[in-house]
Order: sequence, then structure tokens, then C-alpha cells
Amino acid sequence: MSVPAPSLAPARPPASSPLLEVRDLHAYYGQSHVLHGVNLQVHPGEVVSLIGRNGAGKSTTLKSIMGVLRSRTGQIVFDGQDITRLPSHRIAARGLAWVPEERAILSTLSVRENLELPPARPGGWTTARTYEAFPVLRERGHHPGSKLSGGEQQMLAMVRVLRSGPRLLLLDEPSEGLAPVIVQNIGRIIQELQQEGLSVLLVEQNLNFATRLADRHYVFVDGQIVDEVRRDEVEARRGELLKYLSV
Ligand SMILES: Nc1ncnc2c1ncn2[C@@H]1O[C@H](COP(=O)(O)OP(=O)(O)OP(=O)(O)O)[C@@H](O)[C@H]1O
Repeated sequence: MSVPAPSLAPARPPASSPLLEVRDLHAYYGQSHVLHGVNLQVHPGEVVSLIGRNGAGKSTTLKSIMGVLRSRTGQIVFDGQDITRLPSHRIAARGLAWVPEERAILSTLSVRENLELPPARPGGWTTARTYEAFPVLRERGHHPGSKLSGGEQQMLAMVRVLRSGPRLLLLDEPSEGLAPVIVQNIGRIIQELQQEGLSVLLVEQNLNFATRLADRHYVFVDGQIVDEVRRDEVEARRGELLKYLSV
């Protein structure tokens, strides 16, 4: 997997106030208590990754932030406002966009219909930008969503949410199951988005992909964050990070 290497400069110093702050988050599926006091921050323009083994609670954290999983306690603050009790659509309207692991595109609609259904908002991706970044989506314009490859589905799912011009993008395993060249392309787009000031919270199992892109990493074990690693610490601590991910 090769994403163009970003500069070797240390992680940018976080701005004084975080764009997203998650405080003492607990989450539940029925009787099952799966997040145990998660605290994390994402600063404006930062790319932050959540890494950890399967079942550690990373996706649940994204679902809790978006308000898709309602059975949770703690506080989620976005741009200084408490959004914990808002319904998901109002959370999205504040500028958070989530691409779930299953990529949530409309399988019976064509690529073009999938692209055009979400309303484009000021600052969001236009159709022209979409085709410039991912020309394959123009070529596949009339194909139904169900007939796309995994990579094409990931591109389409990302573009659908980028049309709304979000300020924070939540990506759940964007590299999962994709060919190296597609992973590289998606990595390049994430870097471009960061350069434009977008913040990204990225769930990843692919350590190479995560460490190339993210300024900071939170390590999840059994529903808790047990470690935090900055970009400039990654090389010295790569062995520990691999151990956290190994089964
Ligand atoms: N819909 C659900 N109902 C019940 N338990 C769930 C549900 N979704 C996830 N879990 C459980 O919650 C825990 C955290 O899962 P989560 O999906 O957040 O982990 P993850 O770190 O994202 O890993 P993965 O890569 O496997 O998704 C796991 O024990 C999982 O089995």
C-alpha cells in the first residue's frame, strides 16, 4: 500500500479549541456495555485515527458521535455546542458527515442518481470536482450501485457526503478490501481535503494507511482508549502499535 508520504514534519500543534470533543462516552447495545468512558478530541484541520482490533469499539464511537446509536451517555461537543441529544440529521446539518463501513450507497440507483440525490451545499463537492477526483464515477454513471467494485463504492460513498460540504468527516475503514491503487487514490483525496482545512476522524485496521495520513492515533482496547500516539512518535512506537492490532 503506498499513499504519497506527507511531509515528515511533526504533527501540527492542535489549535486551542477542538472542533470535536467526546467526553466520557459510554455506549450500549441492549444490555451490552461496549464503550467505557471514551475521551477524544479532533482539532480543526487534523486527521485523527482510531485503531484497534476487531470489536474494540471504533465503529461504535463513530455511530455514537453521529447519534445513530442513541443508547449512550457522556457528552459530544462540536464547535463548542453540545450535540449529544440532537437527532442524527441535525448533527449532520451541523457539518459532520459519516461514511459507514458498509458504505451506504443506494444499490438500485445508478451512480449518477446516487451522486445527485444528496443536495449540494455551498462549499461542498460539485459534480465537476467529483469527476476530476474520481473519473471512474463518470465512466460508471449509468451502472447501478450494486454493480460497482468495492473501491468504486467507497469513492461514491465519500463523494455523496462531501457534497454537503462537511467540516468533519468520519470515515469507517475506507481502505478495507480495496486494491492498493484505489487505497492510494483515497489516501491522496484525504490529504487534499486536509490541506483544504477539513478535519477527519478515521477508523482503520490498516496501520500503514493510518500512519501515513493521521496526525494522531487513539488506540482502542475493549471499549476504551488505552494509548495516544502522535505522528512524530510513530516510527519509534511502530512495534507497540502492531502489537495492539495483532490478534
Ligand atoms: N449492532 C450490534 N449489536 C450488538 N453488539 C454489537 C453491535 N455492533 C457491535 N457490537 C459489539 O460492540 C463491540 C464493539 O464493536 P465495534 O463494531 O464498535 O468494534 P470495532 O472496533 O469497530 O471493530 P470492527 O472492525 O469489527 O467493526 C463488539 O463487541 C461488537 O461485537
